[in-house]
Amino acid sequence: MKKVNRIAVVGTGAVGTSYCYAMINQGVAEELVLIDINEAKAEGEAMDLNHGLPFAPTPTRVWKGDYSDCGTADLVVITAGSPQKPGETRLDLVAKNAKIFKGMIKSIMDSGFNGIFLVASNPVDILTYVTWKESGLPKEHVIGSGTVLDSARLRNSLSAHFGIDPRNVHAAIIGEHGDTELPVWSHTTIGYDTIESYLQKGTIDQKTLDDIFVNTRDAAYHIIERKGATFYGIGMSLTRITRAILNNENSVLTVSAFLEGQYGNSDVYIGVPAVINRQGVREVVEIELNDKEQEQFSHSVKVLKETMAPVL
Ligand SMILES: NC(=O)C1=CN([C@@H]2O[C@H](COP(=O)(O)OP(=O)(O)OC[C@H]3O[C@@H](n4cnc5c(N)ncnc54)[C@H](O)[C@@H]3O)[C@@H](O)[C@H]2O)C=CC1
Ligand SMILES: CC(=O)C(=O)O
Repeated sequence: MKKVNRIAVVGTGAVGTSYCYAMINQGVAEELVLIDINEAKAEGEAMDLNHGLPFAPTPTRVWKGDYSDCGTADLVVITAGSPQKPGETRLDLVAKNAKIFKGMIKSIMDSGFNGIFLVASNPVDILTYVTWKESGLPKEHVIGSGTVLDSARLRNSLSAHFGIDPRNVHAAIIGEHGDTELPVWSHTTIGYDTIESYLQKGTIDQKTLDDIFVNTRDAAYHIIERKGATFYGIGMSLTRITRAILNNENSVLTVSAFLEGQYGNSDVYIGVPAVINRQGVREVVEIELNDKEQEQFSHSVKVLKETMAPVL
């Protein structure tokens, strides 16, 4: 009999439950185990999600579990930890969330887990590194959501400007999922035409592009000011990464992946294009950056390393 896909979701707050909701509605997994330090919350969320199953495209078994359920999981998705308060940066969360992670990863590994980790909690690049270090799993089996959400935000804004379906907008944000991230304009295409060509034709100007990037970079702050948290966008981004893994898609997504010399940097998890399949990160895709992009990328690495050093 075919083995069922089991996904354990650790952290059933706004992000974890938005992910579960998207997963059920897209019919991606056969089993979703919900785990949270607040057991009543995990149980209540499992009950509520179960009541939607008659309307889902495929069956999913959903229940409140504990760390022992991770032992046979294919994927453990971590969304536990503190979110930003208005005015806080993602990096401000590093000390408290790294501490939570160290205990949590140990409990997951004690279950015998030997699958793939997908991390979303912030600061995501640093917590992905902590997950890799603490778990002892191969680097390919530890993935952060990285700048998948930021790239989606950028594609959405460009789509609105050009009146082109976002699925035909190829644009990437790389670097830290945070204030030092950068757009890769040199590799952006909209309906097969390059940004450079649109700039020459006057369909867009540099100031508008700069504004689109700043709005993308700061989108989380704008949403947190208005509704206190972001969760639907990341829920769907995590679902997209999960599909790439479970369906062995070899999709290129800007996840947080471990660098070993790519982009001139090593020993860091950071948002870069990578091929994602059933093995996790098959390879980091090294696109040619222009001098400004390379400089901004290396600055982003430096900020991550400086922030990470005290918590490792
Ligand atoms: N990577 C990305 O693009 C995004 C990341 N996030 C991050 O996701 C994280 C979660 O955000 P929300 O869901 O809004 O927060 P939330 O406060 O709604 O949920 C967090 C959950 O984690 C649980 N938790 C805390 N400590 C735990 C532990 N030791 N073991 C198990 N569960 C524990 C809490 O009980 C709570 O249910 C935050 O760090 C936030 O910054 C949020 C949006 C986007
Ligand atoms: C909170 C966060 O990381 C985001 O929405 O991008």
